Amino acid sequence: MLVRKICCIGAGYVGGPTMAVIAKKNPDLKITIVDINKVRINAWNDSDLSKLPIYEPGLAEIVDDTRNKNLFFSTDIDTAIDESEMIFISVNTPTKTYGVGKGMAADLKYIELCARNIAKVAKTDKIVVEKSTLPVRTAEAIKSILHNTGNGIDFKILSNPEFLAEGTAIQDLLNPDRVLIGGESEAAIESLAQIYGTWVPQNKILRTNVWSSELSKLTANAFLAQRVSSINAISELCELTEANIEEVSKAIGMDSRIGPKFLKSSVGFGGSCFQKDILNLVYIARSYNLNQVADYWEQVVIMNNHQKRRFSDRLIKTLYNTVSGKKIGMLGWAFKKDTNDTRESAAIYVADHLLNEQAMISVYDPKVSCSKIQSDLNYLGTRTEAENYEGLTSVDSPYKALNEAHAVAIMTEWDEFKTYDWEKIYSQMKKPAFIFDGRNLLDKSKMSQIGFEYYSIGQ
Ligand SMILES: NC(=O)c1ccc[n+]([C@@H]2O[C@H](COP(=O)([O-])OP(=O)(O)OC[C@H]3O[C@@H](n4cnc5c(N)ncnc54)[C@H](O)[C@@H]3O)[C@@H](O)[C@H]2O)c1
Ligand SMILES: O=c1ccn([C@@H]2O[C@H](COP(=O)(O)OP(=O)(O)O[C@H]3O[C@H](CO)[C@@H](O)[C@H](O)[C@H]3O)[C@@H](O)[C@H]2O)c(=O)[nH]1
Repeated sequence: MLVRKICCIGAGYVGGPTMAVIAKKNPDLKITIVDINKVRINAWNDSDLSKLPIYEPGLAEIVDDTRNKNLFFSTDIDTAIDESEMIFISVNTPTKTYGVGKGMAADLKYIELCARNIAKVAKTDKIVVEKSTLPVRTAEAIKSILHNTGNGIDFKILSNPEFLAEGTAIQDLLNPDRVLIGGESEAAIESLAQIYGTWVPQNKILRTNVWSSELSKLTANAFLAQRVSSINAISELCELTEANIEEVSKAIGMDSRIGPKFLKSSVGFGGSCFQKDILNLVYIARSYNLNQVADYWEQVVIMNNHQKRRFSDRLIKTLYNTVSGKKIGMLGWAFKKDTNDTRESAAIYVADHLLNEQAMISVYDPKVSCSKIQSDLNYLGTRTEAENYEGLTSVDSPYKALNEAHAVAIMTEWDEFKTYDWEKIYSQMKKPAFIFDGRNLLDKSKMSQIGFEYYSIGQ
């Protein structure tokens, strides 16, 4: 099928960057990204590129190159569906917060709404591409909705999960390890492969059946998160044995069967995907009565929760068992560097725990707004908005966050944190001045020389 016009439903962290790169590499395609969220679409259309809703290195330049040429952002969903031959569904699939599967299963209501909308509007044959991360066999449900509620036209369904990581999304999209396309229709698969083929070598475009494609996405995230939980589990042992987690990581990573990536011990993984996708995998396994399989993968999340908790426990214990009324300066709120995304960030849970102990927290993050920080805390529902506001302030300078603080907690590995004047910070902090480096970012011996009591992970 010849594809000239593409629509992507969902202008989020995946839909935006992915379509921007496809548009850049396929100037003859017209791509419209649509969303129900007007504020988000307006931000994507803002002439001031610093106001784009998503911060990703290199994204603004590509949007600037393509926007209103062959890349468009709109809230007119029906028109975009109607005129496109290929429709990507890239909406959110969060963990369910109600009903059966609450706290575990993926909430597919947004996916179903999209499928029903496509069925209602479409008057010509379409290729529908699952870009969102979905439980294995979701394509079956989408197919059923499209064919039972549509206007008798033909829909081909493909699974094309996205593997980009935030903070490096553009590089990941430009040089993917692989592109995965699952489907039944060879013609539909080739139509999509051709679009990626304008910049991705064909041998990196993997064709599979739909179910393998859907399940590979959940599996990839489970394996990646498992590595982080595995190294974090060893970090706790290091702290008690004088082994050093950085040295252990290096030593095991040099084994080519293990490999060096994703062995960085931390305060715990965050982000919108790892926990959600593993819980979903656990839920699916349980639904097939595979209880041992479910328990095995659930342990990855249990270990991650333990890692976040023990970071704040250690901080409290070291500060003479109380942080009540003490100022804790937090550097970083995003779940990793080079993104403004805070979903499931370890910082949120550490802050919440410290607030329970009546700490006074001051946060600085280079890319996360004060209102976002407050709303992340409010979302937990642990205390009233007024109480959160009283206990936690966010400021526009690291020096303000750390002035008169009893301790620094480094939550995100932003490069700029390494460049600060740490002697000045030391002189302005209460003594003894503690650093709890949740990312092993700073130079331990330099910090100790300045006078800090420096605690890192797994050392
Ligand atoms: N964030 C990542 O790095 C990443 C990477 C790979 C895969 N994924 C997966 O991709 C999917 C999207 O993730 P995201 O981070 O881009 O989410 P997001 O929340 O940033 O964006 C989703 C967008 O979809 C819109 N939307 C929801 N329902 C809609 C509807 N019916 N019609 C039109 N728009 C609708 C929302 O308003 C939102 O703007 C998820 O399944 C996620 O698991 C995410
Ligand atoms: O060695 C490591 C690597 C990562 N992390 C943490 O793990 C989380 C996730 O990091 P990362 O995977 O780099 O970012 P995401 O954007 O969440 O990307 C993951 O989730 C996406 C959504 O499904 C997938 O597309 C990507 O392939 C997958 O890497 C972050 O909090 C990191 O700080 C560590 O603590 N140590």
